[in-house]
Order: sequence, then structure tokens, then C-alpha cells
Amino acid sequence: MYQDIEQALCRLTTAHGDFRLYGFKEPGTGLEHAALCCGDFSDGSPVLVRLHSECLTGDTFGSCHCDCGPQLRGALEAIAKEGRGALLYLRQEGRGIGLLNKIRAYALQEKGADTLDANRLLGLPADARDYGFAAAMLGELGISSVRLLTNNPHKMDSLSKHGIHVEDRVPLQVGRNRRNGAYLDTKAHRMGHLFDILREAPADD
Ligand SMILES: Nc1nc2c(ncn2[C@@H]2O[C@H](COP(=O)(O)OP(=O)(O)OP(=O)(O)O)[C@@H](O)[C@H]2O)c(=O)[nH]1
Ligand SMILES: [Zn+2]
Repeated sequence: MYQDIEQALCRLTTAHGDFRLYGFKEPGTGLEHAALCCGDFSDGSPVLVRLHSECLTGDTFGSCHCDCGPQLRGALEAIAKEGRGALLYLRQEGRGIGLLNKIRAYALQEKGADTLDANRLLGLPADARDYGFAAAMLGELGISSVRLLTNNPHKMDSLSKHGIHVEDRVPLQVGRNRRNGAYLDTKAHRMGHLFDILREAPADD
């Protein structure tokens, strides 16, 4: 479906370890996605992979309203520890509705809506993400089979539909705090996220 994907590559040393940093430009949208990789994928065995959706507030500003920042760092740590894996940083801010709409959704949550209803009150889908280009990025990286770091079964289904074999799910249950408990419970109760262990675990702070 995607041909001649524009891309770039360099090395990147991070607090978590040394990675190869790839950039991929998505045709049509022009969005520039990233992949941080380490290890060799050429033997075809399942690769530890995280599909991380952009969250400016959580990843960069340290917001306590969600679990994205701890998930991002936890995934990079897990991949570096294994010495082989890939984190795809996908420009899907606000589950694909964009930054301004996410801010509008947060404003509605201040008035009592939960994360799912806030999107709907804006006339937007609860989750507007598509993983077709993520699957294409994995193909470009030589990855056809994954062990997916996620609590979201929809990501596994979507990758499978796009031709990537999902061998296993590796839970990524970090970052619960006093502020985001209701948000995580909504994801578990209304959005199908698999949080059984997390829900019994003590808060991080
Ligand atoms: N619209 C909206 N987006 C949010 C909100 N909180 C976090 N996000 C976005 O949600 C995305 C992360 O999705 P999550 O549902 O937390 O997790 P997931 O990626 O589906 O599943 P995991 O793989 O288990 O992390 C990021 O793009 C965030 O910007 C919110 O209240 N409203
Ligand atoms: Zn977030």
C-alpha cells in the first residue's frame, strides 16, 4: 500500500541506552513518525515492539492526567534491557484527534465528562487511530512478527489485520497515580484495556 516511503536514519544515545533513530514520512498526511530501535531483526524471530501514540502533555510536560510518560520511559527501558526491540513514536496526539481537540476534551473532563464521552461530546470518535502506517514502518524495519508492549487489545487486532504477526502481548502497566486513577478505570471499563494486575497494584505515588 505504501511505496517509496521517505525516511532518515542516525544513531541516538539516550538515558535508556543507545538506539538507531529512524524517521518516516507518512504519504498523504505528511506526518513524520519516529522509530527507536536496537538489536538485529534479521533472524525473523518476534521483536519486542511498542506502538506509542504521541502525548505532548504526558510524554513531555509530565502530566499526571494519563500514564503516557511512564509508559514511554518504561517501554524504552524494557527494550534496552532486552537489547533488541523497537519503539514506534506515532504522531497520533489525543488518540488521533490532535492537540487542540485533546485540550478541548480535557476542558470537558474538568466539567465531569470521562475521557470517552468528552471526545463524543466534541463530535469526534473515542479513538481515531489507525495502525496501517505503523505496520508499514515495521515492514521497512524488517519486522514481521512482534511481542507487543500494550494493554490495548485493539492495537493487536489492528496490527494483525495489517499483516503483522502478533506472537504475544507484554503488559505495560506503569504510571498509575492519584490523579489518573479514574482515567485508567474508564479505559479498563469502557475501552477494553487490560488492566487487571494494575488495578490491584498500589499507586506509584
Ligand atoms: N482524546 C484524548 N486523548 C487522550 C486522553 N488522555 C490521553 N490521550 C491520548 O491517548 C493516547 C494514548 O492512548 P491510551 O489510551 O492511553 O493508551 P493506548 O495507546 O491505547 O494503549 P497502551 O498501548 O496500553 O498504552 C495518546 O495519543 C494521548 O495523547 C484524553 O483524555 N483524551
Ligand atoms: Zn497521555
